[in-house]
Amino acid sequence: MFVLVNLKAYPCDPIEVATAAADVADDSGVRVAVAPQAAHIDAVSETGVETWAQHVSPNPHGSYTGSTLAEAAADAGAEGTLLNHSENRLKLADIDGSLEAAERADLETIVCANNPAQIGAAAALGPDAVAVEPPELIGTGTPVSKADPDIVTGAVDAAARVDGDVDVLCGAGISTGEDLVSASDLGATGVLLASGVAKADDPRAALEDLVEPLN
Ligand SMILES: O=C(CO)COP(=O)(O)O
Repeated sequence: MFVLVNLKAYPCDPIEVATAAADVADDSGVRVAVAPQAAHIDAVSETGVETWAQHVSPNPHGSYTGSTLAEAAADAGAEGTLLNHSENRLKLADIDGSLEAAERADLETIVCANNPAQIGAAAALGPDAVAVEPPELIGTGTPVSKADPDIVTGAVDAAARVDGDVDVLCGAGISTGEDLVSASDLGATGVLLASGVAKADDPRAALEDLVEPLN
């Protein structure tokens, strides 16, 4: 299972989370990555943890003030990027453009979507993976795998119908090892989570608990 921790714009210490995630990945053998704010990619990747961008722009080098260039994210140490998170929705043409930009910069890609129909559309654009995250469950602590398991199995089916090579992650309310096992049982190959780690009093303990059933 792939565990991707999205730090969003939470007021956590990205280096504390990244260091804990790197140690937990080393100790458990589970693939754990962290997606910090763009300005923290460099410092987070210095910890040795697999580092992802939260978004990259479709733009190439040029006069594009305020853009997050895929090449700049990669130069800073990012190995992949999320796209179209429900808190940063993109137009279809921009998802496509950002996927091209990510490919140019050799970044792995996950396109987020709300439901199985959108997952099918996202998979058709050719990302490495898609992630289904029902917005109404994000940040609630109620895991999608328990509250709406059909949305996960529906997403797995929708992606497989379009492209059997596209991995499917799920997210929203995931915080425990039990949630991770349920997600895997539903056919997801990874989870995307945020508040369960970024808002935890002890992010290291939260990460250890998460991967515990996989050891
Ligand atoms: O949006 C998410 C990850 O990208 C999920 O957020 P929570 O884990 O806080 O529900």
